[in-house]
Amino acid sequence: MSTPLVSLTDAGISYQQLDALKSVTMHLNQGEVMGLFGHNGAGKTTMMKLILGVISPSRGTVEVMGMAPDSKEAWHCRSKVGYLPENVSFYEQLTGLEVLTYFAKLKGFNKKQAIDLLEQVGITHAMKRQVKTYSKGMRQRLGLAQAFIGEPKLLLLDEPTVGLDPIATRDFYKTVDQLKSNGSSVILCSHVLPGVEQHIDRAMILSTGQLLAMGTLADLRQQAALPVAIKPFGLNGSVANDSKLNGFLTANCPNTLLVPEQEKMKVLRQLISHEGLDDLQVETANLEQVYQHFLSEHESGEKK
Ligand SMILES: Nc1ncnc2c1ncn2[C@@H]1O[C@H](COP(=O)(O)OP(=O)(O)OP(=O)(O)O)[C@@H](O)[C@H]1O
Repeated sequence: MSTPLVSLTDAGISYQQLDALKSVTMHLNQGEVMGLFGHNGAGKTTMMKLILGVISPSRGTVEVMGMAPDSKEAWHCRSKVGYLPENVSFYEQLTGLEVLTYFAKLKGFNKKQAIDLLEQVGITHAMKRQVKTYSKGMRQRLGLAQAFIGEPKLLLLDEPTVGLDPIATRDFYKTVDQLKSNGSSVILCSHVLPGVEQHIDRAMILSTGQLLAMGTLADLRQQAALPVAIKPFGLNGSVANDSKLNGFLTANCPNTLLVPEQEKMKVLRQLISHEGLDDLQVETANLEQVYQHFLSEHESGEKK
């Protein structure tokens, strides 16, 4: 197996009494997209800053492209890393093109690439206007263009879709998919969970600096043991009279069976054997439900 692009081994950081990040171990492979999720103050930005080498771990180790990112030797790797901070801010007096050309040149790229990226994020029409005249979404697009300079090997994106309209959000995810297929690795942190799951390979869930869960959505669903919701149509109450099925009905959702994953096929076969079945809707837990599960499990554990 190839060496991971990013490795955190028992990495943590404390500020006085506060453990902003406890003891996190994670490896990010080349071409992998990791979603990083957690409530406000969970430690997401802190983890990104550790990977960037902007701050150093109080304990454990962080390696990026085989080096400690806060070391002197890591300087030449920095041009291979793209970062979108949570709150983008630019030189307000410069035009969008001037800002992006400046950042492109810092990374060793030229104005042509800046122009292409502005087109890619859909702000060519405004590139000769001062940034101070940009809307929030336009600033965010400029921030993304800045992060995409040089097709980085590693992209760290803190709340990338904040302020983007639906078309820009769709285009953003297209770019992420494309960068991934070209071998880039991405860590994407977001509070907006719907729409993210089809673009990430794995998810990490953090709470108060602690890693609660990490894995593919299928792994997390399995760990969480969340039921599959099966909604049959056309049976007119016969499920309630079927002793093999009625145990899966709940008072909260009278027309939906909540079935453990391992019993799903058995229940589906039983439903299909019923005459009159018109249709079936089968829903597995989505990222939002998985996220809620781990957080409430953690919160109830803390209260005990
Ligand atoms: N320089 C610092 N000094 C003291 N505490 C800090 C510092 N930086 C971060 N923290 C604390 O560390 C914790 C994690 O902060 P962090 O910014 O990583 O959270 P986050 O998950 O990115 O939150 P949000 O979703 O609100 O952006 C918070 O409690 C924050 O107050």
